[in-house]
Amino acid sequence: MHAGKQPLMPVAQALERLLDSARPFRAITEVPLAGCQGQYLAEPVTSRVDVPAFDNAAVDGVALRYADLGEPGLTRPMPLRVAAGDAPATIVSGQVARIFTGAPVPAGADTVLMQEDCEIAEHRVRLPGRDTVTAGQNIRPAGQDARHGEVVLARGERLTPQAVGLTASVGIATVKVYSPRVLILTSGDEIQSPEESPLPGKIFDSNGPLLTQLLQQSGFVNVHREHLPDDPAIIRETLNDLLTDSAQRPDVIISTGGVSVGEEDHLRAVLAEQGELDFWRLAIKPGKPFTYGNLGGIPFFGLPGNPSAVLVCYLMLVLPMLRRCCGADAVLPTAMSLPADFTINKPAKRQEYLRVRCVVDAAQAVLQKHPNQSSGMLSSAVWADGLAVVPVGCTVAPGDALAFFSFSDLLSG
Ligand SMILES: Nc1nc2c(c(=O)[nH]1)N[C@H]1C(S)=C(S)[C@@H](COP(=O)(O)OP(=O)(O)OC[C@H]3O[C@@H](n4cnc5c(N)ncnc54)[C@H](O)[C@@H]3O)O[C@H]1N2
Ligand code: MOO
Repeated sequence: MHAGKQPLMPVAQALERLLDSARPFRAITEVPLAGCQGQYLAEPVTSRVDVPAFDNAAVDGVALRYADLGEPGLTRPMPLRVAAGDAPATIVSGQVARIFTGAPVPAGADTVLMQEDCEIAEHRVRLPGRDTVTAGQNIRPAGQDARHGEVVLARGERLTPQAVGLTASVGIATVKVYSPRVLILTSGDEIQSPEESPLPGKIFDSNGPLLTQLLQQSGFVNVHREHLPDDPAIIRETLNDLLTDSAQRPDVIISTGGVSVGEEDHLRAVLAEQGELDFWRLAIKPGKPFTYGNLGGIPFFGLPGNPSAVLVCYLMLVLPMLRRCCGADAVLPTAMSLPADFTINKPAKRQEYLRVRCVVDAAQAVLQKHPNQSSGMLSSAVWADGLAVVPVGCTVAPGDALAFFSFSDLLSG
């Protein structure tokens, strides 16, 4: 059988096989909180303290014992003033303490009143009636956010800004994160750098910068790039050098181009000869020649050369696998189900990922499709907010519900 006639593997099956083969990355680095954002925790974060460390006031006002309240207008002495940062103090029955937001509630007090509900004089306060107050109100109890010794973030959690804030709040200043060395291999004699003047027959490398940004925005910052010409001998030699030099040896390789069926698709041929191909050719559009295997034990993703195929394959297949290797359970966001505002009459032969925009029309969000879905172009991917999925064999009529993944959801994972 001609290679091109092999049946295409469904996307769901490819993803399942990728995830099954995922092994935790061995590369782990300890980084300060300032340098960890968006990365994946290789070790859980355990709280060093109770947060808050003590019962404290949620408002500016007065602290007292609930039982000391009575009829409206009762006046009590206020001998104590506690502000945030003051050491814990004590009041006795019948006394009231002036208190400010964040200050420790004095021992002996069990309730805090807002100053707007009291009449505060220098050392005395006129109180509202007990029936308008709830015992314990306006107190943030010790340990409500985290307990000393509690795991507040598990291995595999992504260090979102909120997670970084929580980590700092429990007294942790450095975290261990997965830091796989990712090697991007662009390929092809037609590729030149955007820094150079345009040469006849050449195109500028967009996949290298695209993949670098995709990786960095999804938490993989240890990214390196090499370019391979269309010369099997040089490809062999470069790959051999990269794999044998321990300082350069990557933990993951992502290539672009050279994996289709053409005589000039040398990368796939070298990979087939030197590595182990797990699968090749998926029922995905764009991205059919997506290849996965390992080279010298290193996971190897062979993406097609077309830039929008790179985008789709990275978001839907590579990134979920990288996340699983970082211990993440949820590797893809939940898709939204939104109605299409367009028609596709021809049943999809491959599961299609359309570049779409989500617009609100008569108070209803609908999906609009970019008119040009060529996998060779990126302007439609910039125009789009995300990807709508058309399963194999399906057509689309206006109003049909489609699964929609926004780019921001896909990247924030
Ligand atoms: N006879 C067939 N031809 C093709 C088939 C097929 O099934 N039978 N599949 C098509 C599909 S679908 C795709 S996708 C492409 C993918 O081919 P390759 O992965 O081998 O990629 P190349 O041919 O090397 O490149 C495709 C395209 O992308 C451009 N490119 C490559 N690298 C970059 C880069 N770094 N930055 C920007 N653009 C890049 C390259 O110049 C080509 O135009 O194969 C179809 N053919
Ligand atoms: O699958 Mo290819 O990526 O359509 O152009």
